[in-house]
Amino acid sequence: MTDRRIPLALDRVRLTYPDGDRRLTALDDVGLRVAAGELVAVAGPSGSGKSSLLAVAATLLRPDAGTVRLAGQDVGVLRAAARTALRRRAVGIVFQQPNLLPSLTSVEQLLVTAHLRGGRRALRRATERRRAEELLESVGLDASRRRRRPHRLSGGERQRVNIARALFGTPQVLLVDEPTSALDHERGARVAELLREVTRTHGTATVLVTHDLGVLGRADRVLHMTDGRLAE
Ligand SMILES: Nc1ncnc2c1ncn2[C@@H]1O[C@H](COP(=O)(O)OP(=O)(O)OP(=O)(O)O)[C@@H](O)[C@H]1O
Repeated sequence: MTDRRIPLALDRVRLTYPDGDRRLTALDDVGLRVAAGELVAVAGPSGSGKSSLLAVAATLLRPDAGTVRLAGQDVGVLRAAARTALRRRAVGIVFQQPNLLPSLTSVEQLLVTAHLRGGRRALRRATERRRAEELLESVGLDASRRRRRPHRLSGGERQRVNIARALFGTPQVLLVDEPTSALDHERGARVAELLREVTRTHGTATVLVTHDLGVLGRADRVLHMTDGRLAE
């Protein structure tokens, strides 16, 4: 039975990569359930499998074994096109580096996503523009900064645009990779607080990979990844 309040559920997930004539196990029997409105942080040493976990949860990588349920759907039974559609509809991804397009203002960074998701019409719709403005305001970007291109924003502001962009498609699942690594302590703490806030207000099931103790302290649960195994 599908539990709609658990937008992300991984069960007995195993992922390997080719490694010469052997296979390297990146995820070893991983189980994870994240509820709507819950912020789960994943810590662990370099190479322990954290990015692999996010890639599998984002349906970017297919596990060798186990199941991934996203927004109530078993990802494993979907064809590639349906998987991509589900990812676009249900998942927001925040990478370490914001990867904003240099020629676009903050508002336009969000509208480009609408364009990709909803076709050309979405770009013209005044409602989309209004929603972009509101989201940027909600992540703490004032009106003048919403008109700026990324080179005129600080690192913390760029990360805020990145987060607003990930939220633009109203995802049920938010996957975040080291969001504060390029920021100083204070800016990092504010971005962590923001992620906690958006998880609550947007009701996303959020998984956040981080080494940052300040971020770990703001999570509802902290899990540790060691050699591909996930534990409390
Ligand atoms: N495309 C790949 N091909 C082969 N091996 C890979 C590939 N990607 C990752 N690995 C290996 O899988 C293991 C897990 O890697 P992963 O990137 O998930 O770890 P991580 O915890 O995110 O590391 P970091 O904190 O350094 O980003 C590592 O041993 C890594 O070398």
